[in-house]
Amino acid sequence: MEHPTCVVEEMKQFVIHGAPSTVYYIPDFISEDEESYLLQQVYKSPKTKWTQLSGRRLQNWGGLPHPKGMVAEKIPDWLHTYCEKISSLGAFGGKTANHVLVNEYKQGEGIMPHEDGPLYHPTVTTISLGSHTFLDFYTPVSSMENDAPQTEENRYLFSLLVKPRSLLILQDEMYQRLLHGIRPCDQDTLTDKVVNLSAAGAMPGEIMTRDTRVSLTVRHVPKVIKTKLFLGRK
Ligand SMILES: O=C(O)CCC(=O)C(=O)O
Ligand SMILES: [Fe+2]
Repeated sequence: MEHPTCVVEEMKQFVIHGAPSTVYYIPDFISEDEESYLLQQVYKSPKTKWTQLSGRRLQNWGGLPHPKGMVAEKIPDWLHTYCEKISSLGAFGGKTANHVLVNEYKQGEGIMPHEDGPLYHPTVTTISLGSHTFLDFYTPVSSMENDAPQTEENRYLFSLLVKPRSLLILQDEMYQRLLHGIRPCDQDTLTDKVVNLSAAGAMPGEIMTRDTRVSLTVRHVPKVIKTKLFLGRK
């Protein structure tokens, strides 16, 4: 394995400087062939792997994160390859990702602003398939002045354009402090609120129409247990 600091050095070129620390955006992290293959695998999974939520559906791989520890389940090879590839960039402080969430958003679907929380190592990495989206960032409610109405609009800070085949890595303040979400809309207009325009090879003013997007959210759950028996105990 490469020395971690070498990897960190190489990663510097992918840092987005217009955002709080730390955002890495790697365009074309995977090829079109890999993208098709991954989509094929996602849609080949048993119907029972899907959980339908309002505004998206998802597949959970690796186990269900739990405060007492995750009962680890084997991650299929087609996902494990990418867990290793991303982990080898040093994304999880030397640990290997052991959890993947597959989210599917049809055009016009999204996810409410949220934090990913303390059950994961504080780094979230995302491979996008099939379509771009805008990932929007918000200040947490508690950090706002009391006299300002705490609407979503007021708390909105900026967006990242995530293109298909890209890898996005969020850590530090981007993970620990800010909330992220995807607005349920059909189209996005590229403005100066999109802080990675040039890294994503996009032009301000451009309008982009969304299609179905599948994202692979690859994370590391530090607390893993061998058996479910302990989950019931106080
Ligand atoms: O689809 C995405 O890129 C975001 C997914 C997400 O935020 C999550 O699953 O926690
Ligand atoms: Fe999230």
